[in-house]
Amino acid sequence: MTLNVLITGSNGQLATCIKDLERQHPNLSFIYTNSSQLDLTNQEAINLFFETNKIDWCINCAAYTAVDKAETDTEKAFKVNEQGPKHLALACNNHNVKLIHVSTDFVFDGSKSSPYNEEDQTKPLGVYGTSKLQGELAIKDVMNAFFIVRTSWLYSEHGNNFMKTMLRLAQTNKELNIVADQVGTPTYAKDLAGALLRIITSNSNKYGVYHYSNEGVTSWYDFAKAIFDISEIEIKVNPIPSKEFPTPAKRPSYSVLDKQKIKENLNIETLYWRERLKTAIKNLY
Ligand SMILES: NC(=O)C1=CN([C@@H]2O[C@H](COP(=O)(O)OP(=O)(O)OC[C@H]3O[C@@H](n4cnc5c(N)ncnc54)[C@H](OP(=O)(O)O)[C@@H]3O)[C@@H](O)[C@H]2O)C=CC1
Ligand SMILES: Cc1cn([C@H]2C[C@H](O)[C@@H](COP(=O)(O)OP(=O)(O)O[C@H]3O[C@@H](C)C(=O)[C@@H](O)[C@H]3O)O2)c(=O)[nH]c1=O
Ligand SMILES: [Mg+2]
Repeated sequence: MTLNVLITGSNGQLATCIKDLERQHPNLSFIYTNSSQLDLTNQEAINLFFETNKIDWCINCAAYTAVDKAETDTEKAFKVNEQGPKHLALACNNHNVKLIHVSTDFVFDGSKSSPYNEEDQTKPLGVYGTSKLQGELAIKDVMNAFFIVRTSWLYSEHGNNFMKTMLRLAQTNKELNIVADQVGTPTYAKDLAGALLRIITSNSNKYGVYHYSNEGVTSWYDFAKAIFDISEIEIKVNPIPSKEFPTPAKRPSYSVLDKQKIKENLNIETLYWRERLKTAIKNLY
């Protein structure tokens, strides 16, 4: 049986990674919609879309992801990250569509020093994290058949991300200063894409909130060093404290996610971040 899967935000990084994996899933038929074809903030458009298309699953890859810009573009961030998932959840609920929604490690304040599990208290530090948390709550409010997958530090050969920023900055800078006191786990977006598709093909009804990232722990500084080491780029990278790199949004100092639940309930494996970075860099060139 073929399952119809709606992908929102199809021009973004994660959606493009899903496209890359399409061939591995002959039993899934994908409907890709970008922000002009299906605007999540437009409830009528969403309702109409669900009425006129036969959909079994929806993976919501659409979001407002500009963490610093969200601090001033607050209304837009909430429209996309809170109202958007709410509109989708209502339509999914009305049409018996299962929803996979992607959320973020930035729902946590970083005050822990051991990996965050799904039950840990949320306390976002900025507008982006707050709007993403509100999106989670809106989904939980209106439906049951959802998977909310929180992930962290996505990068890939597609879209905008830290890996590509570093490689770009290395072309015009002899030296870079990178924060060393924010610790988390980079995640190859293609691995997340694979995990999300596995949720669909496993046909599990163990709905709820899950944490997924690559394995291991690092800082943005060490991540940058690894990007340059693997790419064989010689550049001086200086570790700095966050206070020497002021940004509009405050970010958690620790946001490693505990992946036990997704491994046990959904049989999804997690791979070590540095190995996945090697693969991503190979795929980039
Ligand atoms: N990137 C990261 O490091 C992390 C991301 N996440 C989460 O993962 C998910 C995917 O992120 P990623 O692929 O990197 O993000 P991107 O920013 O690459 O993609 C998001 C897409 O959403 C689209 N979009 C924005 N507003 C709307 C709207 N109103 N209606 C429909 N589409 C819209 C954007 O389109 P347009 O450009 O046209 O506005 C863009 O193509 C998001 O939920 C994000 O919060 C979680 C942890 C880390
Ligand atoms: C470019 C640059 C950044 N930094 C710092 C700023 C910041 O603290 C850290 C990462 O920078 P970025 O702006 O690329 O990362 P940011 O966009 O904040 O990444 C976050 O995006 C959202 C969408 C998420 O959900 C999170 O999981 C996380 O991936 O590196 C430096 O220290 N030096 C630099 O030269
Ligand atoms: Mg960013």
